[in-house]
Amino acid sequence: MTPPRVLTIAGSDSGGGAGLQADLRTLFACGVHGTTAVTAITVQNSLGVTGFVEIPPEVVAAQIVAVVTDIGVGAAKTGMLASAGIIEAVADACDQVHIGRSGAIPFVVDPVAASMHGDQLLTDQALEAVRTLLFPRATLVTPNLDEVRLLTGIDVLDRPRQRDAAKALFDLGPRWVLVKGGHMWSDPECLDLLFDGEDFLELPGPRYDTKHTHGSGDTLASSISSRLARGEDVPTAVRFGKDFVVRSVAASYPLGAGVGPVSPLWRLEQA
Ligand SMILES: Nc1ncnc2c1ncn2[C@@H]1O[C@H](COP(=O)(O)OP(=O)(O)O)[C@@H](O)[C@H]1O
Ligand SMILES: Cc1ncc(COP(=O)(O)O)c(N)n1
Repeated sequence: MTPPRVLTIAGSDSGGGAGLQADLRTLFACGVHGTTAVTAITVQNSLGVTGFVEIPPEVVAAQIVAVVTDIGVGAAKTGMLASAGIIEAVADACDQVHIGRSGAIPFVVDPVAASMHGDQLLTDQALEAVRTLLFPRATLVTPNLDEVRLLTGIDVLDRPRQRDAAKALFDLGPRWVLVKGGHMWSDPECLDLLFDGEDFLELPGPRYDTKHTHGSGDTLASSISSRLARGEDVPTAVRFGKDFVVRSVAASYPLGAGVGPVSPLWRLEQA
């Protein structure tokens, strides 16, 4: 039987820890078929990103239309989008194939702006395109606290500010906001906060004492997307994703001389 399909619109991480490699590993472990629209090829290892080339915007758009019109899609997610030109092309292609709020297909926007080493993965000019073109189309946005600061100017250091940030992000137009708490270093629970414009859902978890968390954001957004593709509602899918990423962090491993990846494959090892 054909499994549900999830499209990831993301960059390649040559080190295999984050980006579309992390997405595909997660989607595989979650039992869905992953398709890709590659946006950029990064030169990356466990020590950081030393460069990238962008895929031409029209080729990114063509990949989206080609896979969705033939293979179909139950949910789509974004990762690294690199430039305003690529974001514009993604927005147009998503409208064309009914991905996002105006269509029927759930759309998870992970507004990746930098790698965990601080290397820029999105131009400054592209932030405005994320705000105006992507957020209003998103079913769910999943920024980390650095991305929250870039997008809203709010510096989240505690839980009350995390709520303020969720409200400011909601005002940019997504249906749901998930403010991730991995970078709230004072919080021993890594609290992720889900907001629908009215109610907050707090998702606490353990904070593991490891530096090997490369790809955690991609793993979270992909595991959530795998459940949205099965028709689950957003809170149910987000609860699944939080549990999934926590277990993936617990299974992370050292790689190279720097930061190692989380491992979504814990799920297969348990099967
Ligand atoms: N050390 C950790 N232990 C457990 N969960 C973590 C840890 N670091 C991050 N997480 C979880 O991984 C997910 C991604 O976290 P975060 O670091 O905030 O985003 P990003 O990976 O995009 O920078 C969130 O659900 C967060 O709570
Ligand atoms: C191609 C690509 N996409 C996304 C990330 C972010 O992942 P992380 O925050 O773990 O560095 C990355 N480093 N590379």
